[in-house]
Amino acid sequence: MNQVMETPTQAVPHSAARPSAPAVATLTNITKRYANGVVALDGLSLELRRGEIVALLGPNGAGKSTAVRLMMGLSAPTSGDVRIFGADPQLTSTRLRTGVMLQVGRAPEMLKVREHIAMFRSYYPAPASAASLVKAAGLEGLEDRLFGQLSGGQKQRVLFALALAGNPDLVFLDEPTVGLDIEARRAMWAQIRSLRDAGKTVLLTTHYLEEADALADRIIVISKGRVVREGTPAEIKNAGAAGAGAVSSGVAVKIIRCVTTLSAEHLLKMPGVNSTMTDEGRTIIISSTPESTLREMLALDQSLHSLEVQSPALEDAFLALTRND
Ligand SMILES: Nc1ncnc2c1ncn2[C@@H]1O[C@H](COP(=O)(O)OP(=O)(O)OP(=O)(O)O)[C@@H](O)[C@H]1O
Repeated sequence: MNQVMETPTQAVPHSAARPSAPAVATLTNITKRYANGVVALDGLSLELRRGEIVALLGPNGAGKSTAVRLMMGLSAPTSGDVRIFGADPQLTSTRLRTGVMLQVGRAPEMLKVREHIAMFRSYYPAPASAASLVKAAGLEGLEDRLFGQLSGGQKQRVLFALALAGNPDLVFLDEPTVGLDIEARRAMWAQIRSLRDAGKTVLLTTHYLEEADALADRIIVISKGRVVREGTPAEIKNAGAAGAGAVSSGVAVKIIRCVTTLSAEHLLKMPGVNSTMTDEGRTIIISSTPESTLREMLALDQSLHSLEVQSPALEDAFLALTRND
């Protein structure tokens, strides 16, 4: 992604997509210890800004849902401070400005889609129009169907409409596209982008890394209740490929795979080469200057073959960043 080239080099891992936009949600040094003694959040700090889509990523049990519940005002931290629109998240006035779509979301089966939408709209002082909600969630033609008679994907879309019923400034979407077919997923992505473009803030939790890569302006990776990395998708991929912290944000790296007679010692002396390893007879080289690295390798090794050059994948970065943490 060309964002990589445009972002100034920074030594600190916590780079921001839109640093100038006002903060919408701020978690400062949060600890959350449950009654059973589990410490779900352990000194977590993060900020969501106006007009951005942020993906919160982390392995199972990392503390994502706990962080979202605190921001929604559904539970209180053991220590630390949570501010939403500069106020207490448990205040009704704060909650009226937020929308939420939970993975385990349920709605009464015996109400029609239009009745659900009408009920949710009635909770808010300045709701979105019913027609705009139907359109945003792709529910045209399903308004008179009972919720209980919808398919899994159609139910997901109703829950998406309900999350937007209050025309919220901050929307929490927990695994929003689980169970959706490709077309419905793309349509929901387009709607999520248009929320951002209208100045709303979207916090997305997802296990589909492709979704975070496609949608998020910023990714926050958490593990064991702490932020381990934060940046644009391109920055996260670079960081993971080079080993967390080895390459500063803003430097684009590529992964070169080939069969070569050049030794690791030799390769590591070439400018731009960050690391090398071997895998099933092939050499893998991470380089921040891939063109010059390749030119040099091809000049030195006429027998070099099976060459592939790839951008780092978010999946690899995610595993590298959360593996040993
Ligand atoms: N109500 C609770 N009481 C006790 N422990 C809890 C409670 N809710 C979560 N936990 C524990 O807190 C830790 C963080 O859980 P959390 O649900 O926030 O993680 P998560 O990142 O959302 O995970 P997943 O990706 O599996 O949904 C886990 O160890 C979990 O077992």
